[in-house]
Amino acid sequence: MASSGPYAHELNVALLAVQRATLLTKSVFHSHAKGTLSKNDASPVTIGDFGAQALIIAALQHAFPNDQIVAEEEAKDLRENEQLRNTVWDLVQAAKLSDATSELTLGGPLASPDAMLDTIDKGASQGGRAGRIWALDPIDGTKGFLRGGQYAVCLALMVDGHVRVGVLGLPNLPESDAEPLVEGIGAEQTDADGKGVLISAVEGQGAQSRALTRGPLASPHSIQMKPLARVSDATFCESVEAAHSDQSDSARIAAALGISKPSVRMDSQAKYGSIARGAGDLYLRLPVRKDYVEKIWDHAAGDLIVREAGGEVTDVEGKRLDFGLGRTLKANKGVVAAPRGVHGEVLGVVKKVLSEKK
Ligand SMILES: Nc1ncnc2c1ncn2[C@@H]1O[C@H](COP(=O)(O)OS(=O)(=O)O)[C@@H](OP(=O)(O)O)[C@H]1O
Ligand SMILES: [Mg+2]
Ligand SMILES: [Mg+2]
Ligand SMILES: [Mg+2]
Repeated sequence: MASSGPYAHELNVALLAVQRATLLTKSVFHSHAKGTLSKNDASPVTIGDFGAQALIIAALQHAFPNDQIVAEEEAKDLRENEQLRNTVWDLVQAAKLSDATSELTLGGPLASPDAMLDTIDKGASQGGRAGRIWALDPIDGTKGFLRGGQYAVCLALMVDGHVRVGVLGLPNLPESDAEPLVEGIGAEQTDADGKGVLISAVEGQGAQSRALTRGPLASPHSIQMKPLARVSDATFCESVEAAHSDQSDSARIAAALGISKPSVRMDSQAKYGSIARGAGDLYLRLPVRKDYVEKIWDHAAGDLIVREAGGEVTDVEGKRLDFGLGRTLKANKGVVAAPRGVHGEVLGVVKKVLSEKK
């Protein structure tokens, strides 16, 4: 159900578009052939990433034809590989929501394989601080997706450099907020149809979660971060991939905060979604390489969702993430996300531990 108020239409379109694309990714997740390619930076991309990007951009272009889009993938590999292109085209054609009203909102099916390629390449905006720009990560945590772990379909609307709407499709998270945080997929194992959640936020309106469905959107409930009396009681999450976040620094920071529970390693923006609904408390992303610059699509939706659920999100120096500088977060290093009441204390320890390394 669409609510009223600022950005109600944007939220409704974003939720439906992410839901439809998440269903496409689920069909790939449960098949053996994921059509994996290696990109220039040696990171993987799959037919699921291409298909989800095509579907979401098509919906955005139908509903908001004047908006810009910053998306992770490009169609080059599909233009050069007919078989791969046909596989993605089959997936895109098969991904439909069950009700006609939702499909109408998203503009219905794509016209042709060529239109699909052009649509994927509409995500090449350079971003910036002016106007309405969507940030799209069609599959975040592609390595998790391939490993059978967590992944997320991530979409956010920025207006004049600030994130106003954020949606995460999280097909492998349990529907219940109360489910304990676990590495990989929990006991409530995903299936080809049900399970999974859509977590969303609109600036100034709080954060919500709802079950992922095939039809009209399920009704939402609001989510909040867990009240945390003492930081030493916290559960923190971090990347599975040690190349993405320094796991020995995070262990030192946890020890300095008096945290004895081991970290929960989880792929993708499922980390932001989990702490926003009180399954886990802190998310630390600690730079491994000095030259790596974070991408806006890896953080835009999660940043807003955590802040709207009662958290604070900064980089490791205490600066807010700046989404208005282009396709990357070039002014920021790493991420520290925590409940508002303890963020200052956590940040102080992060700064101290990282400065002792120098
Ligand atoms: N070196 C380095 N440092 C930091 N981050 C990097 C690095 N390399 C890649 N990436 C980005 O990490 C995204 C995956 O997110 P996570 O690290 O949270 O999950 S995971 O542990 O990798 O599964 C991943 O997003 P996807 O490509 O969408 O999967 C990358 O954009
Ligand atoms: Mg990638
Ligand atoms: Mg990503
Ligand atoms: Mg991705």
